[in-house]
Amino acid sequence: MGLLFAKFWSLFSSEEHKVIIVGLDNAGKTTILYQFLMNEVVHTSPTIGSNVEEVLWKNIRFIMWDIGGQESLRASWSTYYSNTEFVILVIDSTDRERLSITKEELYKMLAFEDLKKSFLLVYANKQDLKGAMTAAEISYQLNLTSIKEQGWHIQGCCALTGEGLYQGLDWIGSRIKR
Ligand SMILES: Nc1nc2c(ncn2[C@@H]2O[C@H](COP(=O)(O)OP(=O)(O)OP(=O)(O)O)[C@@H](O)[C@H]2O)c(=O)[nH]1
Ligand SMILES: [Mg+2]
Repeated sequence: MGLLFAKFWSLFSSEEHKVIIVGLDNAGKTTILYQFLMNEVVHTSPTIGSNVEEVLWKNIRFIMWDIGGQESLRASWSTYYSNTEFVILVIDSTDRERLSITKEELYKMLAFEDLKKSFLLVYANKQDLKGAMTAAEISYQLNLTSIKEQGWHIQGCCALTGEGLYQGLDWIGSRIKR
């Protein structure tokens, strides 16, 4: 009965949690968003602007913004920051060459006042591919332990199979005060 009520309540509850999904182009952001929405791999093309979807997970209502990661679009990421509770940073774990660019973008982003109280979830995506860096390696390269203001977590995943994605969402769920 309690569970049923919670489910019922969540349908009408207005509490929404804003999530932004950022990362370089080709990281897998749009693939992840639609895995969350439909449990399916959709055919994607590079995102121009953003996609926004409402995702319900364990009675938590998320508004997820998937933002295009191409270089020319990165300057506009900051227009999405206000009221963001969770930042999901998606990384193509095979893209060693551009990890330093991701790192630059990450620290630029974390310096924004609007994100000082946000939580950061890093997805080390494309773990299915040969030569993928591990989550530990990416964590080290990004120097995540130096992040003191925001709570953070890193999770290896594969957006094509969904492996690891829900562990990441579980971490996000655990940060929500209820
Ligand atoms: N092998 C593999 N391919 C993936 C994975 N996740 C995404 N891809 C592929 O990577 C490509 C880019 O995925 P998108 O989701 O469009 O990337 P994006 O981060 O939204 O890119 P932009 O919109 O340009 O910022 C697509 O061909 C996906 O099928 C994964 O875990 N493993
Ligand atoms: Mg996209």
